[in-house]
Amino acid sequence: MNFTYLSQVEGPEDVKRLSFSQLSELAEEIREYILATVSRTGGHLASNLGVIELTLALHYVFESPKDRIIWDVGHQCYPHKILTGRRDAFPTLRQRGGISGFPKPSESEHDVVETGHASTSLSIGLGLRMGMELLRREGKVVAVIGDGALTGGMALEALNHAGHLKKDLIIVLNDNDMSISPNVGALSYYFSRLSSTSSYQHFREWVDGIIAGIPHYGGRLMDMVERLKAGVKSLVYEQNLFSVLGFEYVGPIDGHRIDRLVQVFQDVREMQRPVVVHVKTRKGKGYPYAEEDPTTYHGVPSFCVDSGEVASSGKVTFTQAFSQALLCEASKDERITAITAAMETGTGLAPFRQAFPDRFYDVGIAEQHAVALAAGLARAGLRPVVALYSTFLQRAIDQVIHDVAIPKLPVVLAIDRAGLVPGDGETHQGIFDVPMLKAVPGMTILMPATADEMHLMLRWALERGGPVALRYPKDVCLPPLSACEEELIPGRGVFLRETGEAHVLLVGAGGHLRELLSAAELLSGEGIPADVYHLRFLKPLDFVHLGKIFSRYRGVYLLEDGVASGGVGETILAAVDVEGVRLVHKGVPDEFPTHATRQELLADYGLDAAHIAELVREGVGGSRRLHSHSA
Ligand SMILES: Cc1ncc(C[n+]2csc(CCOP(=O)(O)OP(=O)(O)O)c2C)c(N)n1
Ligand SMILES: CC(=O)[C@@H](O)[C@H](O)COP(=O)(O)O
Ligand SMILES: [Mg+2]
Repeated sequence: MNFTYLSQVEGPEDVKRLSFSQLSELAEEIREYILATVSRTGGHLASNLGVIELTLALHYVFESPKDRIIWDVGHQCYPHKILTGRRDAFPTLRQRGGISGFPKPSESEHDVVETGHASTSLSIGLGLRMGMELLRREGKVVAVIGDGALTGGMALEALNHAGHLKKDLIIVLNDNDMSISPNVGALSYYFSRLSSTSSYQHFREWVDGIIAGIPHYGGRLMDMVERLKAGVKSLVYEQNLFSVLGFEYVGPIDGHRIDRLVQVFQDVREMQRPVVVHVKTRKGKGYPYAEEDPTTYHGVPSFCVDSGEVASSGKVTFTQAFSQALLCEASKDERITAITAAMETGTGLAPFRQAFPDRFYDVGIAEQHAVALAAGLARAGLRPVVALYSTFLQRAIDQVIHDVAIPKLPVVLAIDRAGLVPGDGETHQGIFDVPMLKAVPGMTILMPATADEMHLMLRWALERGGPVALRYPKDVCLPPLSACEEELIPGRGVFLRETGEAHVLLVGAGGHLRELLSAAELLSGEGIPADVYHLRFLKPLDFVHLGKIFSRYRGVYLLEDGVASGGVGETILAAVDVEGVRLVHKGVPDEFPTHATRQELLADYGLDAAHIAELVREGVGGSRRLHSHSA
């Protein structure tokens, strides 16, 4: 691709040399570059297309890295990466060994913090500001936060604190009326009202002009006039949520007008107090398919730029299986309600919303509230299902313990993206929920392997009456397996492969069993018959039953695509000791898995079929009880 201006931009200082019309052309070149790249690699398209002019204006006015620009969530950092030395590396976006789709200080001094979860920028920005002041460091702090991320409790806690402290913090509210789906809630409604008074800024400038035009008088008369001016200002301006909280408010500004943005940022740069700059942008800007349907193009796999057609394997994913099963159960039991924290499409709840709009709640980016809300609904006699990604459930562990588990409420946690997660990297791995949930008294944890088993387990969970977690990866379901249709017996699993002659048993659960089955196939072809056992339950576990099963083998391999430390293998190792049987445990070691495909990550940690088979081959002669993560 030939880019006139983009080819000249090696770093943010080059942006400052361009005229406004050149910057507009540069914006279009960046748009084309992002579109071409993301259509191939997959990634967060729509948000990035929407912030190109905003990013250019920020780098034009501020001096990164001395000025610290923090991107909330960080999924909209592509233009920033392209402008800060990663233009040529951009085609490696989200690929193993390539650049991350999120800010990463290890990649560039222009990336202030590692992010991926929403609503953290204001707290971190405020802390940074306070630290810089105490250490007398120069520079401004700018936090760019979307209207979706601003619905998160943490962001509101930080606004409360920052407004009170009156620190020199610049908040850029990037308001596009969208979270992943249309933004929801009273705040979202409030932002639309603020935006619809688009004359606010002009009116304000007009009033400023009139007030500035009042001549200065000396002595007491001056005091009176100044007080009058202040009174007029407060009447005109301060009827605004942000100003009530202690912020100067500027906006709404057209987020695609670079000249206007630059002018405003130059003004607020001189302020020494907390300020909110409200910028209106269009998600998906410049790519008609994404403008029309920003939800589909929020986080998108590879797609055809011309037709907009998105790649799909055509196979049933765990998310789809959950979605269909929930729909079916909900049609029979009107107590079933569904809650999402701004992940309606990702968690497969869109069909539920369409079918049962009165029983569906999108609470915004508010996982803690989602779980506590479910506790309230359950207390009222309903059967709430909270569908969350494993990584975002981390936010709500206290609510799971305090509000759901202690009172033993019938809340179902549908935990999607559990296990190793492709593409997004460290911040989005679903590898910590097992240790966290396993430790909670009364919690049941299930892992389906097939679509039918998903349905069976969901029905069982809804009937059970206590807290149940159903966890599954971002993957396609295993094909139908008759063992997975057997009745569920708490603590017990099923054999997916039982040869009657094997000395080796591979033990795992859920979607990861595909690797175990393939490994068994490989080994059998080499004359090492291996059986495969699907735990189904990660909690409770019937240790006596497991002991009896294990005693029939010489080597038992406990395999999981979550953290080994605190994983289910560790629990089994601690409770089951069978004379003469070699027990090996392998999971994700003590590190944060980076961005790569799920298959690459499984291979990295020795959890794919080839490595599992290799582990078994090496097995003879090792120590009897092995923790792979400590080995
Ligand atoms: C704690 C948490 N929950 C959910 C998400 C998933 N998520 C990523 S981006 C996003 C929407 C953010 O909306 P907004 O801040 O307005 O940014 P936009 O995509 O509109 O640019 C959501 C819900 C997340 N990253 N973190
Ligand atoms: C930025 C973010 O947190 C989400 O957009 C996340 O990347 C979605 O992941 P999926 O693409 O797996 O739904
Ligand atoms: Mg938004």
